[in-house]
Amino acid sequence: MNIIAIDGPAASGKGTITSALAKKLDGYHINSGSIYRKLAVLLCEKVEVEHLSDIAFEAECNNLAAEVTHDIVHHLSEVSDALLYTPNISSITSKIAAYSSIRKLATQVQLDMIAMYKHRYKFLLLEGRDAALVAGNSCLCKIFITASISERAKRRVKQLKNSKFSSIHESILRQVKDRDTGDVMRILDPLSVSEDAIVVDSEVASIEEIVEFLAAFVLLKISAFCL
Ligand SMILES: Nc1ncnc2c1ncn2[C@@H]1O[C@H](COP(=O)(O)OP(=O)(O)OP(=O)(O)O)[C@@H](O)[C@H]1O
Ligand SMILES: Nc1ccn([C@@H]2O[C@H](COP(=O)(O)O)[C@@H](O)[C@H]2O)c(=O)n1
Repeated sequence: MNIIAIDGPAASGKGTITSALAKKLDGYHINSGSIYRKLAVLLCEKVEVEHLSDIAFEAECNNLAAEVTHDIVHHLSEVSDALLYTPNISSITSKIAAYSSIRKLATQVQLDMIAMYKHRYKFLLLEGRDAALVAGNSCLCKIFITASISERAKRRVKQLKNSKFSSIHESILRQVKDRDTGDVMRILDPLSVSEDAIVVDSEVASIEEIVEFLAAFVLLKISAFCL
């Protein structure tokens, strides 16, 4: 099985690059961010989280994780994508991602998906904040996509421009900084660069050039394994 782990901070371009790379390699893209986001949607369907204390919020996360045990992949596939990228769900997602019950559940979903798709696809591309950790030793290669915070905020503003959500540069910059802080400072599985990862600065080349480069890198890795 060939797992490619792709990590990186918010708006670094990892989702766009992973999706294009999966297409190019005929692989399957597992987007772990959307798993966390769907868990946030399920939590919001169950309880009004806005006024909960931190202790009550954590207890609700634990309850959710205890309830969603059977056929989790199927359960999450039924959650609609409609709300996943709203600012409210984005911020609740970052909050729930700090709790161990939620992280265990999301990791289990990723491992179940790997087991489910590994015989159907030559490559599985696991994208997120801790993909290198989840994939562990079974990884063919680890990639970390990055870009400066100002560039990432600029990209997010552009993405939001045509939506009904706020796209004021200062407020987006603050949101990106807050997500970076939450992801990097989290006690459990914080975002970090694995020592054996290749780091790609997505500011120095176009999406197409990066995808070309990464596809060549992956195929080189495969041929090195076959020697
Ligand atoms: N050179 C580049 N490489 C990758 N993405 C780029 C590049 N230039 C512009 N972008 C754009 O940056 C935006 C952010 O990318 P994307 O949504 O893939 O980031 P992400 O890292 O998956 O973010 P998040 O984790 O917050 O979901 C996209 O609109 C993408 O088209
Ligand atoms: N492996 C992961 C993936 C995501 N998270 C958390 O979810 C948030 C949303 O992720 P997106 O990639 O969809 O933007 C992200 O900010 C993280 O807090 C995670 O912890 N681990």
